[in-house]
Amino acid sequence: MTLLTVEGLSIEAADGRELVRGVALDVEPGEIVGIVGESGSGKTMTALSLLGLLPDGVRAVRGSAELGGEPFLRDGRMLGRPNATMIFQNPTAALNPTMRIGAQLARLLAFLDARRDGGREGRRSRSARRDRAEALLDSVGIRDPRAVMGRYPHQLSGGMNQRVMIAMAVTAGPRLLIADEPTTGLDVTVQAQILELIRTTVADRGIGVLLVSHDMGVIAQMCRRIAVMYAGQIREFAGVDDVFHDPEDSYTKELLASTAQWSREE
Ligand SMILES: Nc1ncnc2c1ncn2[C@@H]1O[C@H](COP(=O)(O)OP(=O)(O)OP(=O)(O)O)[C@@H](O)[C@H]1O
Repeated sequence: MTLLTVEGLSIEAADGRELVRGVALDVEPGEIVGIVGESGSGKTMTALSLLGLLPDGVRAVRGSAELGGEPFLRDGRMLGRPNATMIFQNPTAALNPTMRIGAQLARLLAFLDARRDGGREGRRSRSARRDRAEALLDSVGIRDPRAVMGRYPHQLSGGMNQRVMIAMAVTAGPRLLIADEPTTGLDVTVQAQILELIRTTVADRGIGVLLVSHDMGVIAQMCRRIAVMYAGQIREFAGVDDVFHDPEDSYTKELLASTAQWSREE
């Protein structure tokens, strides 16, 4: 069964400017679907709207969406919070700078415990949570979890912080992960490691992913299908091979030509 279905999504700014128009896409369980397009084409607004996280003044005005067969957006209005989560570019900024990594993980685990236990706190001990936090960091390839738990985000590399973010994102058991430029700004080797971590994490758990990127190389490597956005609209939504080798849309052709030019210049 299809995991995520989005239909006719339109988003407007406070001044009535249409930022996204008629977006439709779908994601299968365990599938990574890419959204590409130049800066300002509406990739991030599309992603944020699915989590009900649009900035002030920006709102979805039309469209429906469901996750795992459960509708969570109808006529542009959120009906509830989908079981989905997001990771961003610049993970160091996404973490709390004033708390050690271990404390941030413990707080999240305590919150998830309390939610599962219907608000009753203190059922599980702190040391058990610390063990779970360590196991979580271990599961995202952090070799010395105990040392990392004692550090603040600014004491860790961007790649390490993104591993922490991925651990935090998946621990609640989301069905959908939205990854918005998750490796932009990381050096090439670390980028490859983080992409591999996303790939294995979602495959192991059967999570669907929407991967937002302006980097065609990343998209080609990670996705089976991609949506090409331009000026708020999806111009083409097809298999990666079709889009790369036999694009139908004039904008996609331009995007590919400019990408080929950049790679030749590098
Ligand atoms: N808070 C806001 N209020 C009004 N318009 C906004 C706001 N944030 C972004 N926009 C506009 O929404 C449009 C889509 O932006 P969006 O961030 O989704 O593009 P993007 O494709 O993700 O670009 P980038 O790759 O640069 O992140 C742009 O025209 C942008 O100027």
